[in-house]
Amino acid sequence: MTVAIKKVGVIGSGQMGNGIAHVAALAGFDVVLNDVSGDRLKSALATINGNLTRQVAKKAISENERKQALDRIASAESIDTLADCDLVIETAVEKEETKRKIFHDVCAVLKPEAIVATNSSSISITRLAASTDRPEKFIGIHFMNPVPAMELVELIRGIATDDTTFDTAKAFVAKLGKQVAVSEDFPAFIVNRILLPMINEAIYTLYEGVGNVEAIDAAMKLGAHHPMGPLELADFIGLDTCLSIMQVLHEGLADSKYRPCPLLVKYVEAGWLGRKSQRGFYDYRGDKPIPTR
Ligand SMILES: CC(=O)CC(=O)SCCNC(=O)CCNC(=O)[C@H](O)C(C)(C)COP(=O)(O)OP(=O)(O)OC[C@H]1O[C@@H](n2cnc3c(N)ncnc32)[C@H](O)[C@@H]1OP(=O)(O)O
Ligand SMILES: NC(=O)C1=CN([C@@H]2O[C@H](COP(=O)(O)OP(=O)(O)OC[C@H]3O[C@@H](n4cnc5c(N)ncnc54)[C@H](OP(=O)(O)O)[C@@H]3O)[C@@H](O)[C@H]2O)C=CC1
Repeated sequence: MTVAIKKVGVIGSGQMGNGIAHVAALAGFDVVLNDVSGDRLKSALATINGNLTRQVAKKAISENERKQALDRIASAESIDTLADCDLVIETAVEKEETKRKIFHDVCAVLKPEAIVATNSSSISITRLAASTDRPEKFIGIHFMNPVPAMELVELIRGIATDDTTFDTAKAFVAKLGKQVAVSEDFPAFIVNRILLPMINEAIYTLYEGVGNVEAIDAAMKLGAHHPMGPLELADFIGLDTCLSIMQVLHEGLADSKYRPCPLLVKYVEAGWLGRKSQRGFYDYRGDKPIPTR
């Protein structure tokens, strides 16, 4: 059994939030995009418009579809604006305390039957669900970056997630035109359990001087046909997010093979978070990215 979803709230308007709002609006859902920062909301709407315009140029959608999708997205700095949403997807920073606070605030205004989801990359769905007033209506809906281009969404049930919530989330993902992979609720789920140790190993390879940034990325692009090199991809994901995921793996599985590379820690401590801060394993402030090591 599924419940009808008409209005979707998206909390956090960073790179994932704007992508989720984009694909949900294009699929015909009314969307409320929420963020603590008004400037972030403005730049998210500009990014969505830019990505929709590129889709028009590529003839993937019509000009009318672009306009209708944009009209379906309302932006709001207050969480109260999400009160009449049928589904809320939290996609703020990968910090458990921030997410818990958001769930506390949003559940206080939502109708009791609304479904609450997280786009967390790694954190236990069962533990996040237990911090809400509705663990049975809580689920992990984990999109991949960039959301408009990636086909996959992972669905992760917490221990209490009921069948209606799971079936409704599955139907929602299908309406977005994406494929589902179901993952058990283990640290970092499937994609990041495999991908992030590979990225962390690439950073160790750099740290130990086996190769420089350019050599490591070229090796994996040309030698293993990856669309992006692992360091380029780390910058794209965000080095803060990469570190948080490695910490969840390290703590959650208690195995030293998941130890975050000290160089990753150093970059995050420097505020070099990758593309979003203009500097990471590459410096993006000039015309073209320049390796920083
Ligand atoms: C951390 C987590 O929790 C989970 C994760 O997401 S892990 C990260 C997973 N993502 C990846 O591994 C991405 C790896 N990279 C790629 O697949 C490719 O480099 C890429 C899809 C990003 C770009 O591909 P490309 O061939 O170089 O570029 P391009 O041809 O311009 O774009 C391909 C498509 O992506 C879209 N796209 C590219 N960048 C985009 C962006 N930043 N935002 C939205 N759409 C984007 C383009 O519009 C294009 O769409 P169409 O196919 O509909 O025309
Ligand atoms: N990056 C990736 O490749 C992927 C990330 N994810 C997950 O998605 C989530 C978001 O990641 P991403 O979009 O990359 O991160 P970003 O840093 O790009 O965006 C996070 C956004 O959330 C905002 N925010 C912070 N606190 C709150 C709050 N209390 N209420 C509302 N908004 C808030 C931030 O605002 P401000 O900057 O002002 O603090 C920022 O705009 C994380 O859980 C991440 O693990 C999932 C799949 C892929």
